[in-house]
Amino acid sequence: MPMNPDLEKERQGGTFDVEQLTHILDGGRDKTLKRHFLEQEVLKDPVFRGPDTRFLSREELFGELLRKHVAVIKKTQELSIDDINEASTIYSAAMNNNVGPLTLHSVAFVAPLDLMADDEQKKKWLIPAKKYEIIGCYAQTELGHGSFIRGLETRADYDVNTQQFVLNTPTETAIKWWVGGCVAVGDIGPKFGFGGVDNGYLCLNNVRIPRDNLLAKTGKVLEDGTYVKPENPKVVYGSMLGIRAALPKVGAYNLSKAVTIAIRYSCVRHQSEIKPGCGEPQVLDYQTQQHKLFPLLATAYAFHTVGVWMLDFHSTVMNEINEGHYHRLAEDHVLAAGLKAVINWKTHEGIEICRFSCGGHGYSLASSLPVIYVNHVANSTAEGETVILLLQTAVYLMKCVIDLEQGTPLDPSVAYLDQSFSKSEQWCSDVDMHSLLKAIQFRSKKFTEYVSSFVKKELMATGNQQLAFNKHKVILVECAKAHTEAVIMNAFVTKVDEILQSNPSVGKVLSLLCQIYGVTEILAHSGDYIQYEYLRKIDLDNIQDQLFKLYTYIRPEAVLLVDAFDFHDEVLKSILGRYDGQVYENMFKWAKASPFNKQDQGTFRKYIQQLKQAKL
Ligand SMILES: CCCCCCCCCCCCCCC/C=C/C(=O)SCCNC(=O)CCNC(=O)[C@H](O)C(C)(C)COP(=O)(O)OP(=O)(O)OC[C@H]1O[C@@H](n2cnc3c(N)ncnc32)[C@H](O)[C@@H]1OP(=O)(O)O
Ligand SMILES: Cc1cc2nc3c(=O)[nH]c(=O)nc-3n(C[C@H](O)[C@H](O)[C@H](O)COP(=O)(O)OP(=O)(O)OC[C@H]3O[C@@H](n4cnc5c(N)ncnc54)[C@H](O)[C@@H]3O)c2cc1C
Repeated sequence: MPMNPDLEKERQGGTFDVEQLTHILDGGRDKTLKRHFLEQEVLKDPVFRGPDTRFLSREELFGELLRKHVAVIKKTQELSIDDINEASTIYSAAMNNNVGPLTLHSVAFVAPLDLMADDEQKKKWLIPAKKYEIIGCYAQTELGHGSFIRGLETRADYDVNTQQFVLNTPTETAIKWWVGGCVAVGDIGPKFGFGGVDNGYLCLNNVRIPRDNLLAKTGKVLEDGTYVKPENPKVVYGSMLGIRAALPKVGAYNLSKAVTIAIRYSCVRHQSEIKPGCGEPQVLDYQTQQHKLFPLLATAYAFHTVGVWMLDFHSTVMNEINEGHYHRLAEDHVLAAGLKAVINWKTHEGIEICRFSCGGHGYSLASSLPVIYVNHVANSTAEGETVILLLQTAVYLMKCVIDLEQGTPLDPSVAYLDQSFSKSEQWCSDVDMHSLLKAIQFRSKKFTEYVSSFVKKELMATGNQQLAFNKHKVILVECAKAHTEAVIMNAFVTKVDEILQSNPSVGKVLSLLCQIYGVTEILAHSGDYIQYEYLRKIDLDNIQDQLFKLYTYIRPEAVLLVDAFDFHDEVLKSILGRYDGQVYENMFKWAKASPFNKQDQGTFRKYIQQLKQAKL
């Protein structure tokens, strides 16, 4: 199909090599080539062809995705893939923006076995689980409790005579609920999204399991019922750490899809007039459209950068824990908590903005933006609700303030809290990314000190930490967000500095995005910078001018920057986001193919007849 002339023109501009940026995003040219190979292994294999999942009912969707997910597993085994990124490539190429039915087995059942099973148990369960010879799920949440784990009601009573645990969900609120990939007991019914996953309920009534079913690498129960505590009790929470550490990159992936669709479509879509008589401009030439999409484009790159960094950090910490070193578990937990919370929340807001920026066609499943949205938005609740996780980060920051007062060294990711920040020089309208980073770190430091002073005062008054925290939860959450933004901006600046050395032209365009991310973050909290007397009104006016100027620099690069995400059309599955920009013809073809247009609308005639017969 010929290339849409608008997109063809967009691709003649630009100042950097798109392919080199794709290689950087993938982690090197070889990884890009391997990703292309794996995608083709799926896209050319007829077993992965099937009905357009956007036209399917919940039951049909589940069946089709289960069929495909089994094919994904076979393909992954056939190609002897064990790298999680490569496995995810095969999975994403097949799932058409859905979450597959066996995802929880991979991300929530295998991980705890890896982390908490002893060698014997690994042989018995982990090896067959990795081969899908046993399929598992993660049944923690109950009808009455999800966030408050210490409030869970399920019982496991030890029967010393039979060396068994007797499992019971003694009350209705104890029924296990939301259990992804939970088979045989029951599905909790239709949901907002996640149609490909059978989130189930599980009632336990005197279910007996052998003593050695308790994963024993961390804690164990001896034959006489004595409980041997794990060296570090918090490691039992570790099974929730893996998914949280991965979800920032999942957020980046989903936001990258949404901005690819919105930016390509905004170049194809012509609407209204700027200069009368000069034809309808591309909607991406409107400053308001740029103001919607360019900060999100910058955010997608920022989130990808910090998502890769978080996964590396987490894997290092897990290796340390496997060797018995727990000193970085707390930092890993609060980084994963903060990044998972902030990134997934801003991602679902961003996907919605992308959908709105495509007008009516964004509301059609032909765009796939609604599919990406309803499947992504769960990530702000699942695996730790947003506020719950931000509070974890906030409590850690309050401890950092005490550590600072006591001269205890801080973890590297919060070292900036010990730095002194002088009020910024007068800013003009081309503030560099390092100055923007300093400002964002300054705000986080000041906010942490400010919140800590309130919590301390409350603690003095009540002597109760939970009460003190509960009275200031709103500003504690804001404090955790401010810190997390400092972590994101630091990762982005660090990566862009590195790329400026290795590939100056790519680095330059990414530094523009980094400035857009930083300026947008500062303008979103401009009042704090005035209140803390770090910036003046003139500074804020200047960076507002800078932002609009940055948009003009990014405009000619925008399509190339989303091309660099390198989504194959069959993976993106969006008519608005097609690489060739042939939207209208394919929208019409897709609509005509809808089963709704094929069904004999007998019902229509039947009921309208009634109206006529009723002689209204
Ligand atoms: C081939 C594969 C392809 C895959 C493709 C990828 C596609 C992916 C698509 C998306 C998939 C997403 C799937 C989602 C599935 C969802 C699953 C679930 O939802 S499972 C259930 C999740 N539930 C939760 O997260 C519950 C949240 N609540 C808690 O974690 C706890 O209740 C709490 C931490 C909020 C409170 O704990 P509590 O003990 O009550 O009190 P404290 O806050 O004092 O914590 C005690 C202590 O522990 C430390 N801590 C807490 N959590 C952790 C942790 N996780 N790791 C390490 N340490 C932890 C905390 O800091 C405290 O420390 P202290 O020093 O004492 O202060
Ligand atoms: C798509 C999806 C898949 C899931 N898959 C699984 C799975 O496979 N296995 C599993 O075990 N679970 C699963 N879950 C459940 C998930 O882990 C819980 O929904 C999540 O932990 C939130 O708990 P909750 O639903 O009890 O919400 P609640 O904790 O009841 O939250 C309700 C509100 O109360 C607020 N709140 C609660 N506690 C506090 C507090 N201390 N301070 C301030 N505010 C508070 C929250 O911020 C929120 O606004 C899944 C959920 C979803 C949506």
